[in-house]
Amino acid sequence: MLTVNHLSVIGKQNRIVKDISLDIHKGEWFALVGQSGSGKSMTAMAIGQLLAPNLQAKGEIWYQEKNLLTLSSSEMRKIRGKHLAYIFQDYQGSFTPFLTIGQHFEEYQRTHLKLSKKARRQQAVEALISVGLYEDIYRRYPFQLSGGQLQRVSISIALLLKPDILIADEPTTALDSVSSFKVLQLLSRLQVETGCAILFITHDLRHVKKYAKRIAVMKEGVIIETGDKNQVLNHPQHAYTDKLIQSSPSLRSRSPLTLEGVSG
Ligand SMILES: Nc1ncnc2c1ncn2[C@@H]1O[C@H](COP(=O)(O)OP(=O)(O)OP(=O)(O)O)[C@@H](O)[C@H]1O
Repeated sequence: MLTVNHLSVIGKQNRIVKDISLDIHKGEWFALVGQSGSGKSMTAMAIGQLLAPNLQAKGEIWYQEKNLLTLSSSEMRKIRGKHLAYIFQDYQGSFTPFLTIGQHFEEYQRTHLKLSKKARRQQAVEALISVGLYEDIYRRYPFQLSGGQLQRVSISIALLLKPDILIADEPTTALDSVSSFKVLQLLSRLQVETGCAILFITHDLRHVKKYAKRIAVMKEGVIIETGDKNQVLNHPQHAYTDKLIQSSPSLRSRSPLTLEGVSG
């Protein structure tokens, strides 16, 4: 589905992502994990040619026999949305405060589809309902929605054109645990319904354990370990992966505070 070959992201002073390679298979949930600053988001942004202008991507990113890194910005715009979509941790930043949710749908639909106004509205309302929201949301402004509702709207817009790949960059980090649970359940259901692959970027190994099929672990711009989720989580080959697992409350094999350690 998508093959990243020897990708590097280079800044003026340093190399942020260093010669990484990975494959995302059709319809799979692929998790990219690692500490803050390890280069996960830069990898995600490089795939869609969304890097800041001071950064440069080198290497190859193959999708449908095209190296995405060689496409012009107008060719890439056609790929984004229709084939490759994003949702971000900062869902608020994806919305323009003075546009209604309906107007956000309109903008997206006008860019990618040729539909009548009535058909656009109907498609948007169906998309809102498919993520558990209701028709009334169409007329509302972003500030009138909760964080969980807004993230659901971003998911419904991202999946509107049934992309092959959804890149979800820490989509639940800014949500409370109940909203976070609902958003992940929703993503999991929609993934099955639409058959899209998900590149899921997260710090949270509990989510990886529950949803991912394969996993890659990043450290300081390098992929240090990759493979089947159970293999990596149960038999980590790298000390750093083991450390990540031990620091995840529900995954570590032993509690840091054992009963033997408590006197009295
Ligand atoms: N425009 C930029 N110019 C130079 N360096 C940048 C730029 N954007 C990000 N970086 C640096 O690139 C490194 C990797 O950042 P990135 O956002 O990919 O990390 P991450 O693994 O996604 O972290 P987090 O989990 O905190 O989001 C960081 O050190 C960051 O400061």
